[in-house]
Parts: sequence; structure tokens; C-alpha cells
Amino acid sequence: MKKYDEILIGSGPAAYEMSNLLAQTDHKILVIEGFEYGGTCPNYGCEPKIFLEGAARTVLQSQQLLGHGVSQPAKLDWSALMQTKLDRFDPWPAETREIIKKTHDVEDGYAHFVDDHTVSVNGHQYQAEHIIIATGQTPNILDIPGKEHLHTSYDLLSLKNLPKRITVIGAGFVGLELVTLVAAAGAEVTVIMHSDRALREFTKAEDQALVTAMQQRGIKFLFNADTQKVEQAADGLNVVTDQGTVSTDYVLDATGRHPNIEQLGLENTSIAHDRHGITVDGHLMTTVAGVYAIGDVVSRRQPKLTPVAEFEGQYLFNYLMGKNDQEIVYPTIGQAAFTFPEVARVGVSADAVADDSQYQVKTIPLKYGSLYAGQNDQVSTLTLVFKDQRLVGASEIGDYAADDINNFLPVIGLEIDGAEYKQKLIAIYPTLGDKVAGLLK
Ligand SMILES: Cc1cc2nc3c(=O)[nH]c(=O)nc-3n(C[C@H](O)[C@H](O)[C@H](O)COP(=O)(O)OP(=O)(O)OC[C@H]3O[C@@H](n4cnc5c(N)ncnc54)[C@H](O)[C@@H]3O)c2cc1C
Ligand SMILES: NC(=O)c1ccc[n+]([C@@H]2O[C@H](COP(=O)([O-])OP(=O)(O)OC[C@H]3O[C@@H](n4cnc5c(N)ncnc54)[C@H](O)[C@@H]3O)[C@@H](O)[C@H]2O)c1
Repeated sequence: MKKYDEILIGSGPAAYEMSNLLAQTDHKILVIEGFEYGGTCPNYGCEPKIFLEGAARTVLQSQQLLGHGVSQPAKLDWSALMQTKLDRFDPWPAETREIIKKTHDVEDGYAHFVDDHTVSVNGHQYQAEHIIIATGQTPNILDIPGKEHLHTSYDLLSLKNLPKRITVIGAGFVGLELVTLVAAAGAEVTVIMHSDRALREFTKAEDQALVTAMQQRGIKFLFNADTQKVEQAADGLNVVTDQGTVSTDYVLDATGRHPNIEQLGLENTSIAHDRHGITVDGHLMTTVAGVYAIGDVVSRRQPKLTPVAEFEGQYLFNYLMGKNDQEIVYPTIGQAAFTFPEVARVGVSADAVADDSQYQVKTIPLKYGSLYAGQNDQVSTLTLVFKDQRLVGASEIGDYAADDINNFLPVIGLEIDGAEYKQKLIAIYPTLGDKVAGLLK
């Protein structure tokens, strides 16, 4: 049986970060990847999504400015845009594999444990001083009649021809970001939600303003609807819900993601897990000594995001190399949905402390600023949460929400007050950065 210092199962952002750091050591490393090297984010997640969003945003901004100095809205050619996406992204998995292979051994296949300390792939068995599970998450598929008609975000992000009518089940991050893209490209979109809340991570007011903005662009929403089945119809598909039937050409299942643990053979081990992922301690060690988990596959309350996965990769590298023996402490984490308008947040939510007199909430409409007025961005609203004069939370809905909220991350994470900000920084004007010091007073 071949032995390594470290075995990394998966090659997404969490494992890739660790593999790059381990490349600087003399350790013998094996990276096992069952699908596309680089994982979700660069191949069928954040990166292709934000790439496609560039053109979609241009179209939506031009529509928003009709009658405000723009006379002809831009038009999105989905097939042409998709070709540029495929040209850019198709080579990435092979390139990533080559980069990893320069310093580590690689095995192309799905790994599973045969016992607590032995991993099997392609009929070979391997052991290591440290085994790191970094297998991420995978999209849910509703278990309903006609589920063979359901597509995932993976399918949609490579869809060469845009269907006329698209139905999206689920209005979380993946659902609403992809709705933004396909609706901007001209598809008639219906979103089926099983409650009346879309992005629960944001305030109710932000969530409602986002849904309203989407409705005003012609996107239909079915609230509190339970999807029962998908049926073949004479001219497409019927999505049958308890609130009525939606005729459509394509159905995206965006009802969430679950940890990639089914193929890992955990039943042959003592590695504990729950429906949110693998259970780890403060050093990211599983319930088996020497076996660790990082990234989206970990059961934790922090959001499942690329920078969080990378942070865990860095932390575990430092811990295993003896550079840090402290338990992991997560930094201040910013989060955004790249919808139109965007929504973004950091720290304490205004809704969570609405009834707590220790907190003060300020809501600031941004539409009067020239930057926002110049985009005819009528919804932009910033919400700040203070405790003991200190900023502890910020959220925004608006065309620039993600960039705007990035301004508040150092304020909260480094605990800077308005005076210190003003003394140490002159931010770029006229952006929101320039207003931060004033807003902290
Ligand atoms: C559509 C979409 C958009 C997103 N947008 C953003 C965004 O804008 N910003 C952001 O921060 N995050 C975003 N995310 C989330 C982000 O992609 C993940 O948080 C990130 O990829 C997690 O990295 P990871 O390494 O933990 O897992 P992954 O990237 O999922 O990588 C896990 C890898 O393990 C492999 N694997 C699984 N099982 C096995 C096995 N048994 N053996 C071998 N290999 C295995 C998989 O094939 C995969 O390559 C998005 C996700 C999606 C789906
Ligand atoms: N911009 C970003 O940072 C970004 C983008 C995409 C994904 N992500 C990450 O990926 C994670 C997963 O995203 P996601 O959108 O797949 O999951 P999610 O949990 O954000 O959203 C899934 C949605 O589907 C709904 N749902 C569940 N069952 C349903 C049903 N039967 N009918 C209708 N609706 C149903 C849920 O209520 C929820 O609103 C996110 O939490 C985030 O961490 C981040």
C-alpha cells in the first residue's frame, strides 16, 4: 500500500489552497479528484457566474437608463456569450490538474474510505499521516415524479441555447443569481418559492425590494407553492404545483446544496457527520484522529463560500505544519448575491436586533448620490447597525452593494472608528468609500 504525508480528497478552493501551500514543503502529497480539477467555484460556480453577469449587468443597466439619456437598450445574445464563456473556462480543469501534478501525485476518480485510515480509488489503496476531506457540496434534486426533467446550476452555466421559458424552483443564492442572468438574456422566467422569503440571509426589506425589482422586470414569482411533479406536455413541460401549473421549456432545480459525502464510504469509518456535512473540532479534525475536513463539506454555521473554504485550507496547513496550535477563529465574513440589484451584508443583521435597545439601526437611502442617480438606481439603501457607538453590521441593496459593503469589512473586522478612518484613509471619491467616515459618526 502506498503511503503519503497528506492525501487531499477533492481539488476545489479548499484543497487547492492547501495543495499550493504544501507544494512549498518536501511532503509527499496525493490529490484525488473525481470530476473537474479546481472544483465548483472556477468551473461551475462563482467564476463562470460572475463572467456571464458582466454582459447581463450591461443589459440591465441600459434598460434601467432608458429615458435617462439612453435611447436603445443593449441586447444579450446568450449563445454568443456562452461561447465566450466556454472558450475561457473549458481548459481550466486540465490546466489546474497540470499545475497540481507538477508537485503532487494525482488520481482521477472518486475516493472512498475502506476503514478509518485507508482510502481507495481506482482499485488502489492509500494511507497518509493526514487525510483531508475537501469534497464540497452538490446540488439537491427534488425527489418528485418527473425529476429527470430537472436541471442543476452546472447544466445552466453551460447551456448553449437559451430556452424561451425557464422555471426556477428555489430562490436562494443560486436560484436568484441565475434568474438574473437568463431573464436579462430574454427568457420568460417563473420562480417557484415554497415560502414568501427568498434570501433569508438579508433583511426582510432588502429581500422584498429585490423580489419587487425582479417582478418589475417581468419575472413571475409563485409564493408558498409546493412543487409536486414535472410532466412532459405537447409543447414543453408542465411544472405542477399546489398553486397551479407552470408551462415551461426548462426547469432549474435551485432548492439548495448538500455535502458530498455519499460516495466517501463513511459507513466504513467512525467519521461523524450530519445533514450539513462532516463534524469537526476546533482544529478541523473529524472524529477520527489524523482525518480532517475543510471547505463546504464541513458542518458549521459560517456561510459556505470560496474565501471561507480557502481560509480553512490555510488554517489547516499552518496547524499541521506546527505553525499555529490555536483553534480556528473565523474572520469577519462578507457575503453578497450578484443579482440586479445586488444585496450584500456583513456582521449583525438589522432584523436580528430590531427589538434589542442595545443596538441602533440607521437606514440610509443612497439614490440621491450622483453615482446612484447616474445609474437611475432608485432602490439603493444602506443599513448600518451600531452597538456602543461601534459599527457591528452593514447591509445594502443596490447596483453596487457588493463593492459598497466591502468598505465596511475593515471597519468591523479591524474595529476602526470614524475618527481613525478619517485620519488614516482618503477613500476614492465619489464612491461610497468616501462617505464611510461620516457615516460612522
Ligand atoms: C452557482 C454557484 C455560484 C457560487 N458563487 C459564489 C460566489 O459568488 N462567491 C463565493 O464565495 N462562493 C460562491 N459559490 C460557492 C463556492 O463555489 C464554494 O463555496 C466553493 O467552491 C467551496 O470549495 P470546496 O473546495 O469546499 O468545494 P468544491 O469547490 O465543491 O470542490 C470539491 C471537489 O471535490 C470533488 N469530490 C467530491 N467527492 C469526491 C470524492 N469522493 N473523491 C474525489 N473528489 C471528490 C468534487 O468533484 C469537487 O471538485 C457558488 C456556488 C455555486 C454552485
Ligand atoms: N454569491 C454567492 O456568494 C453565492 C452564490 C451561489 C451559491 N453560494 C453558496 O452556495 C450555497 C447554496 O446556495 P443555494 O442557492 O443552492 O442554496 P440556498 O440554501 O441559498 O437556497 C435554496 C433555496 O431553495 C429553497 N427551497 C428548498 N426546497 C424547496 C422546494 N421544494 N421548493 C421551493 N424552494 C425550495 C430554500 O428555501 C432556499 O431558499 C449558499 O448558501 C452559498 O453559501 C454563494
